[in-house]
Amino acid sequence: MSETIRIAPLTADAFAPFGDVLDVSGAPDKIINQGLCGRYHDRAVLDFGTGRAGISLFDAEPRRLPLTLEMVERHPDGSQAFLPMSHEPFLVVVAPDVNGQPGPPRAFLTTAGQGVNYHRGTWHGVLTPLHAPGLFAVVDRIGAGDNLEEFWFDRPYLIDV
Ligand SMILES: NC(=O)N[C@@H](O)C(=O)O
Ligand code: NI
Repeated sequence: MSETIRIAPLTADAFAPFGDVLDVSGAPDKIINQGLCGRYHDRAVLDFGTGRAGISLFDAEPRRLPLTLEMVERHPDGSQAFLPMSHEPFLVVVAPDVNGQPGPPRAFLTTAGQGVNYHRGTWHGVLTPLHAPGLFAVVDRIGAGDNLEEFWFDRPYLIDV
């Protein structure tokens, strides 16, 4: 019998151990462009180690809930940010590291327009849109090596509302 992980709303506080929430909540840090634009300045901890920053586009298939979570992964050499290019919420799954393996996963639902930046080495589920288009800009490390560690659960979890 799989354990069910319940999806919670994404908040910056709850996500802080895993990464940064990118959104335009609250007042902007700067007003620019002759007063016509709010700049939410420098809102993520980016880390690319010995590599460099790259921007890629992901076109991902939407998933249905309940989701079977068979694995999580992490990028030991760099952070990874997912910035939606649609106005649809998506599913974010992370897990704490416990002696080099993922602990109990946590699932969050973004609000429309929110993005996330996984800090370097954070265990996370792969990109999981819940609505089409699953179109995202991804800022992560370009460099030598796989920069990928996968962990497959003996007993997959179910993720649901
Ligand atoms: N593999 C890849 O580029 N994407 C994953 O890292 C992911 O988190 O979706
Ligand atoms: Ni990843």
